[in-house]
Amino acid sequence: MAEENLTALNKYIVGSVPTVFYIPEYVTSAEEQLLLNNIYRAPISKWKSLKNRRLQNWGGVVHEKGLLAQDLPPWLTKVTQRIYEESTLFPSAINHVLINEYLPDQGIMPHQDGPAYVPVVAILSLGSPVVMDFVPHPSFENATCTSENDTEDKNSEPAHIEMSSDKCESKYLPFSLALMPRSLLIFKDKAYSDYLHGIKDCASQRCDEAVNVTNGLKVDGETGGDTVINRTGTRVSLTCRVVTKVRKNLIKLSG
Ligand SMILES: O=C(O)CCC(=O)C(=O)O
Ligand SMILES: [Fe+2]
Repeated sequence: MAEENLTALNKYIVGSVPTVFYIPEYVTSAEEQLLLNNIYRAPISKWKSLKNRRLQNWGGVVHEKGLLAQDLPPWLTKVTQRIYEESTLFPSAINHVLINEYLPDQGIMPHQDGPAYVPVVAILSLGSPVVMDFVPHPSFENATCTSENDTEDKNSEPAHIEMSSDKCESKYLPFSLALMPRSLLIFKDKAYSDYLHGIKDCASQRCDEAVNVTNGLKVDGETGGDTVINRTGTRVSLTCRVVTKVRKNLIKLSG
């Protein structure tokens, strides 16, 4: 069964860096709407505002010493359980979900996901499409090429290791992916450990060189031969991960 799943998943591999899976239309429009309804039904206090986006944290607080776990709500486990079972890439059920909301001119600076997580991430995209860029981790020696520098200020996301992407390693080439609504992106291996991923904070993003352009992708329009995604609406993403180190939420009662 697991073997069958892996074979099924292999057809969604995109690009040449191990290993990136892009599954178009992973959820239906109705499921997308249901998820968005639940996300926007959460109390305003559930949102944490960062400089360049808002986010909701589900599953508990990630600390260096582990996750102070809280159960995911059923509307989230419905999709995380499906991702867990169908991908067979996670060692245990997904127990942490970060929901990011981006306005058309918002993004996330190049970063690597923090060490608390198992090095596999599944990102479900809802709403407006966006381009995600992968650039080689700057810590590689023999850096010989230069990539576009994302000049966005650092934000205070504790579960991320963030760094500038001025230098990149020549044998690892940058690549990008067009993330269409309802698609599921999964990345692991080198794409997780040797690359930073980010989204530029501009409303118009080129995607003519995205590695998944032939993978069921439809984009808004073309300008002078360049395929461009015009971000006209809000994008909401669900970053689904596993934290293996889980701390018991001990409540000390006095008396
Ligand atoms: O919104 C996305 O697609 C990416 C989010 C992300 O990289 C993260 O939460 O670590
Ligand atoms: Fe990330």
